[in-house]
Amino acid sequence: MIAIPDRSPDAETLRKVPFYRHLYVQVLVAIALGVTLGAVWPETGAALKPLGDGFIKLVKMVIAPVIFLTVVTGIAGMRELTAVGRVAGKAFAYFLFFSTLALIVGLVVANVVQPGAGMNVDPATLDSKAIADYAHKAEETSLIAFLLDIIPTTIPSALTDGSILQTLFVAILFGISLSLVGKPAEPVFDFLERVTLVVFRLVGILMKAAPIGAFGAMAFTIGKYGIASLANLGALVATFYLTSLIFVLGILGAVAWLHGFSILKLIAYLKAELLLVLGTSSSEAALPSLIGKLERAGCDKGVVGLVVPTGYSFNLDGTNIYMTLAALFIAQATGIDLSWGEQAALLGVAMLSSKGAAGVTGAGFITLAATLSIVPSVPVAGMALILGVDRFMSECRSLTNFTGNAVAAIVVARWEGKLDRARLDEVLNNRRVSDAETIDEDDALVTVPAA
Ligand SMILES: O=C(O)C[C@H](O)C(=O)O
Repeated sequence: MIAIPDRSPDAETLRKVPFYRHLYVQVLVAIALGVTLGAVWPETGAALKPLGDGFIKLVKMVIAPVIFLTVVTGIAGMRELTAVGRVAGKAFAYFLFFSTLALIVGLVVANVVQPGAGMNVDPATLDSKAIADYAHKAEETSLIAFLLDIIPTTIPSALTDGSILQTLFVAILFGISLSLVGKPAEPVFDFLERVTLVVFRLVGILMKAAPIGAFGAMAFTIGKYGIASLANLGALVATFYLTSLIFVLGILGAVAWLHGFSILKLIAYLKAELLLVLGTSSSEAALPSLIGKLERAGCDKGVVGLVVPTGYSFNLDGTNIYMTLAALFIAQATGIDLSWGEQAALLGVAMLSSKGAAGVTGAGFITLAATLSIVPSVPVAGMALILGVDRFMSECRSLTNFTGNAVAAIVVARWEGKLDRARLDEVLNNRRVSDAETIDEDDALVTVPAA
């Protein structure tokens, strides 16, 4: 196994770095500029969409290699192969529990707060054409099609088509094969570890463009949808943000505390990524960076490689809270009184359909369309009501999804005995700081996993 140099700066070095060279400061300033520009010159703001899209494309370009290399080298580095099945089993148990809990939280909050009550909207007056496209896309995502889609046409196509689950599938098989071949395959393993160095260095370079992406995406959001659009559906948006905040700080916070780390410190450690997710409204925008940072925080490479990419399909806490909350909001706004049985049916369908969601902007909306097309009690046309604020809802979905997956990876690593506690403490308590992507060209390596 090659030794990967640990080049993270210590706290002393970092203190000498001017504040404006930290990535999170740059992204924060970019978001503020984007909001201002979108509010003052909406047309110019809306026209800046390509900046955000371009950055997302840059990140998507490296997602498949990052997942492939992390999973292959992670699995091949695990001493026993049964560990792969064990990690997967633990991850799925975690995903099932917390994503179901998120759906229940959305359902309970909607019943208590009743954000859509008293709106008296007649579903027949809604523009059902506006969501026909979403409903159509949703129809294409049946369970069987979703499962079959995990198998790629060819091994290389898994890496070139940009599908996270296909890449993961091929990487797991390749990692297991590499491990079974053993000694004769060691040069392949060493080679892949060296390629990992290069790819993470590339990620570091790409992240320098994050402020531009966040600026363009934010200017577009505010320019196109306007802050005013929030006012009409303020109760729904505010309920969703508050519920997600309570979920993250309360539920995930308790999980973190039980496992010996602080959710607030984790959030502080991942602040640059979270701001980027907020700006681009896509949790995938920070996926490669999350993988690198979790490894640097002492989580085993194999565990991170297995948990994070699968979590991006199966553990979307924000999307799940949104699904039940938004479905009940539509029912309340259109005057439909759902019985407990109908709510239970909604929950059951959402449990399945939410598993096909993704970390790209708008994915949660399509997943909701899929759910409502199956559940007869809530009209799909009612989604036209919330289409205008979806971008703002998407931001909250992605932030919650991202945090949920970061917590899941640390917890599963701990369950598996593959968490370096001392390192996690060091990193979260700022004694070793790896949030220094912008210090200089060389320090782009900070996202490289520790040896
Ligand atoms: O990015 C995500 O995790 C979710 C996405 O933004 C969405 O709109 O559902």
